This record gives sequence, structure tokens and C-alpha cells, in this order.
Amino acid sequence: MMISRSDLRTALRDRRRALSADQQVSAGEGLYKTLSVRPELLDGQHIAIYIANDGEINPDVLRDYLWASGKQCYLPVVGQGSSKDLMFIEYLPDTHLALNRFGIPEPSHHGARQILPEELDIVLVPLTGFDTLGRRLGMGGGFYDRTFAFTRTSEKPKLIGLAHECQKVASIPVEHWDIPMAAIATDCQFYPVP
Ligand SMILES: Nc1nc2c(c(=O)[nH]1)N(C=O)[C@@H](CNc1ccc(C(=O)N[C@@H](CCC(=O)O)C(=O)O)cc1)CN2
Ligand SMILES: Nc1ncnc2c1ncn2[C@@H]1O[C@H](COP(=O)(O)OP(=O)(O)OP(=O)(O)O)[C@@H](O)[C@H]1O
Repeated sequence: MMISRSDLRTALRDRRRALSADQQVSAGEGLYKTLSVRPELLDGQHIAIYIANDGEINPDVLRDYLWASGKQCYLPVVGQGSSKDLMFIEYLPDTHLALNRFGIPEPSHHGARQILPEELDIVLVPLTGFDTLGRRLGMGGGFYDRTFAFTRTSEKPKLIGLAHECQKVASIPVEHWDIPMAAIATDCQFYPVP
């Protein structure tokens, strides 16, 4: 029998949380090495990124590099109540972050610059699991799938999934609402989606 998405998610979350602090630091540096040279990323000006949570690969080194090279970076903000759409707020080095209802640091949307999802060039999507066909498993909230459902029929933004190499599996069971990634980047490798 095929493993369920929910069991796979639990196993892959356990796997990334088992990485040591040293391994997480090296993974973040590896991710920077993988992505900082890719034209797929450098062609973009408005780039959505995230603050690592629950053992996710940490894109801070990459973000600081992007910011220093003159890119605009944005962080996801979850809506109030039961809203399942993400908002994106500009990140600046002095941006104040506070924990959202999932315990993930996010900027306040008061006074900061918001960008519409369709104005983003690149979205760096946090992954729990992936396969080399660009299929992904997230945290199970459906936030990215819902917010970026329109990318099925638009050129922009390009979605690039970020994960630890150890989150690669042979095949992710796919659902009809899943939005495919254009590419996936890990601490070790860049996977263009065929
Ligand atoms: N770093 C990061 N930021 C992100 C996401 C993400 O996956 N990673 N999101 C991507 O969608 C959004 C938040 N979505 C999330 C969906 C579920 C859970 C989660 O941990 N659920 C817990 C229960 C937590 C609780 O209710 O207190 C769980 O299932 O165990 C977290 C974030 C926006 N920001
Ligand atoms: N475009 C959509 N419209 C309506 N519901 C959706 C859409 N996309 C996903 N969902 C719902 O969201 C729920 C979670 O989806 P899924 O298990 O694929 O989450 P995920 O991709 O792991 O999470 P995330 O996108 O937050 O990283 C599903 O129950 C699904 O019904």
C-alpha cells in the first residue's frame, strides 16, 4: 500500500527536526551555494522567502545575500482567523518580527509594504518533502497551493521549492490542487523540473 500524505509528512518532519544545529548551519550555507549562482533566481527582482521553522532549511544566508545585491525580499504573513491566503510583506534588515498563530516569526502588516502575489517574480517555497518531478508536500495548511493556484495559467511568479536533501523521496502522492514547482533547491543540488 502507498504511504499516505499525512504519514509521509510526519516522517519527513521528524527527519528534518533530527538535524543538529551544526548540520542546519551547513545546510543553510549549502543552499546559498546552490542557489546564489542560478539565473532562475537572479533574473528575479521581487523574491518571496520565509523564516525557517520546524527544522526547515534555513534561507537566512541566501536572503542576506539577495538583499545585499539589491533584490527586494518579502515574507509570508498568514491572515487572521480562518483565512487561507498568504499576504507578502517586504523584509528589511530592521523589520520587526512577531510570532503568528503557528509560532512562526512574521512581520507586522501595519506600515510595511505589501506586494500582491502576482507581482512577485520568484517564490521560495518551504517544503516538507519533494520528488524530482517538482511535486511537493508542505505543512498541510494548503496556504501556498491556494495563494498560488493562479500560477497554473500565468508565467509569474516562478515557484522554487527549498528543502534539505534528506527530504527527497521517490514519489510524492499528488492531489489535484497541488501546484507544481518550477525547480527545487537543496543544500546539495539544484533540480530543474523537467
Ligand atoms: N517557515 C514557514 N513559514 C510559513 C509556512 C511554512 O510552511 N513555513 N507556511 C506554509 O503554509 C505558512 C504557515 N502554514 C503553516 C501550516 C501549518 C503549520 C503547523 O505547524 N501546524 C501544526 C499545528 C500548529 C498549531 O496549530 O499551533 C501541526 O500540524 O502540527 C504551520 C504553518 C506561512 N508561513
Ligand atoms: N486551490 C485550493 N482551493 C481550495 N482548497 C485548497 C486549494 N489548495 C489546497 N486546498 C486545501 O488545502 C488542504 C491542505 O493541502 P495540502 O495537504 O496539499 O497542504 P500542503 O501543500 O502540504 O500545505 P502548504 O501549501 O501550506 O505548504 C487540503 O485539504 C486542500 O483541500
